[in-house]
Amino acid sequence: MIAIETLTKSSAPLDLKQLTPEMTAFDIDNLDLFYGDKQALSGITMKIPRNQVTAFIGPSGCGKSTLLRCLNRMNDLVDGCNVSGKILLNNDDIYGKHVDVASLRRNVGMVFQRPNPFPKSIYENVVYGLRLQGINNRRDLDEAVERSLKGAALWDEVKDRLHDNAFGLSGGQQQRLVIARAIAIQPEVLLLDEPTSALDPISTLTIEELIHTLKDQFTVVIVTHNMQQAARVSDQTAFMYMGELIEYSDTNTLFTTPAKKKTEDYITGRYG
Ligand SMILES: Nc1ncnc2c1ncn2[C@@H]1O[C@H](COP(=O)(O)OP(=O)(O)OP(=O)(O)O)[C@@H](O)[C@H]1O
Repeated sequence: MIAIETLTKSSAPLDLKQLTPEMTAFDIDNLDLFYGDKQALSGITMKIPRNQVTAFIGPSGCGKSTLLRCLNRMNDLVDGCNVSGKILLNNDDIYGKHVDVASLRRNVGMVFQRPNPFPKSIYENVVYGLRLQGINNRRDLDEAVERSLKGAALWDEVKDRLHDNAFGLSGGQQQRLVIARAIAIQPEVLLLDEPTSALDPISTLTIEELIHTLKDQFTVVIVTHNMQQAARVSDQTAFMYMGELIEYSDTNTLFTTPAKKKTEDYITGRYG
């Protein structure tokens, strides 16, 4: 049996079946996804609340990353990938014909497993997305750099070396820089795909603490292999198995009194 330590959550658990549209970031309805003729997601229906941390857990290959990548249409880049069903963000179908995918991805930022800073200075990494939007005013950029690096809990460590190359940072610092780069353009949602799996335990803890603070401003969705991490950082947890959503509830309930046998077997380490 794995001992799961859950952090005291700052707010009472939400009733995920009764979320109002105002409380809902993503409303996913009967989502199926195929890679060629292989079905990777089946009938996923769930609501992801705004300004909360939602974790996707489950054994390798169960579809966690695939579901995450649907939320900003990263799967569009995969040949032969076919999606049906609906995903609404703020009540608007993100797979609708009118949607500008580039602006969707600006609004729904993504951080990957391995830190991927650009071969540029710390400063230029943070302002990269702003420059792409044509913002070049020095004062605006300076403000965005300070705000974003503070938001990513990195400012104090780098404020005296903003013009040094980002590759001189440690792995954990690089990952926080990538988070700063993502939040600089003020998205609404941050998708984190196993953001600490390449990091040491101390850097992992720093990022977990950071995730807690991020939800004040952003809706956070995280994929993690690590059940303890899901228990520590998330408000609600979705357990997936073979492309299906088996159970979805507030994190404390899922880890302490799961409703389904499959969930219980997984969280008690019987498979995975
Ligand atoms: N680009 C792709 N082309 C074809 N099949 C894919 C592709 N990406 C994922 N799959 C398949 O879809 C299924 C779900 O994969 P996915 O990466 O979403 O699972 P996961 O739960 O995130 O796994 P892991 O924890 O190992 O990262 C797997 O069977 C995988 O092999």
